[in-house]
Amino acid sequence: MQKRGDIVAKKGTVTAVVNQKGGTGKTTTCENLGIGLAMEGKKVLLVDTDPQASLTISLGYPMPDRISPTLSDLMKKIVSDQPIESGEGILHHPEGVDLVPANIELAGMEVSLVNVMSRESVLKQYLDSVKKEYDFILLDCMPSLGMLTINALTAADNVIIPVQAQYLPAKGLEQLLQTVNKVKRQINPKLRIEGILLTMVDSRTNYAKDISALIRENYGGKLKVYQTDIPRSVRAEEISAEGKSIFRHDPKGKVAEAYRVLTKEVLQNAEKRRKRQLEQLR
Ligand SMILES: Nc1ncnc2c1ncn2[C@@H]1O[C@H](COP(=O)(O)OP(=O)(O)OP(=O)(O)O)[C@@H](O)[C@H]1O
Repeated sequence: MQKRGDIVAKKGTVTAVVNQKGGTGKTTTCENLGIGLAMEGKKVLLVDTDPQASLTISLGYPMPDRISPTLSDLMKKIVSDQPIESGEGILHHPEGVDLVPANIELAGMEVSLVNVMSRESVLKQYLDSVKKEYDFILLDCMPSLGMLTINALTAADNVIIPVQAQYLPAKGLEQLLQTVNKVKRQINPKLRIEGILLTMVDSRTNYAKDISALIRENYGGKLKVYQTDIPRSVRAEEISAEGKSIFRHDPKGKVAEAYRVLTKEVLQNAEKRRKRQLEQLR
């Protein structure tokens, strides 16, 4: 149950950007929505929860294996009850976001969680200690429904699901929704699906609209599809090698514009939710 003080103080909203299918635009969305929110004056922490470290690399740290400490070190400290110093392991990106980086050691960490007490909530315990510093915390999830993704869902208030429009994975989506619902029932009752984001849309033809309609038909209005969808563009593909956001790489392009509009939509939804929660507490 959220407390009034938390809502008024806008204690950091944690969003897991998740889809167990690979290459659906999770990392690109985390990076550009995160930087979009920072450009709107919000304090943002991005957390790379994927041992592939795509988010870390994409933000301009091309050799994540040389970074220390990373998320796996912080999680190890939580597991062994060691103190974490303020700001420890948090990098400050020139575009105004903070980053907890990852590297391949996180894969070993995931395996070792099997023997840990409260293994689903190690990430949550870490984030609870830094949450008050941020308005938004975005978690870039790995393409699997393993223990790191369960940790992300346990720590999250809500979930954004990027879906590559032309490969609507009806079955995959079903499995993901089941996992989200299971975590919600068993561990994290406040978890909500914020919305499905259509990514790499080839053109604003009827196709994207058909997919949105199909999702609504199949999931009976329970799942919101963001009004904004992200167009496909080679300029978006280039950013991971550039180490900067689409706003710096191609500020006037269609993908930058789409992430700008998505940022506004996310902020409006957050504000509506905040008002609703405050009304409920009256
Ligand atoms: N709007 C876009 N237009 C064109 N290419 C894109 C777009 N968004 C992402 N890509 C490219 O698609 C690929 C997958 O994107 P991304 O890494 O964001 O997906 P992901 O879901 O995080 O992948 P993984 O599951 O491997 O973590 C990358 O090569 C990325 O550069």
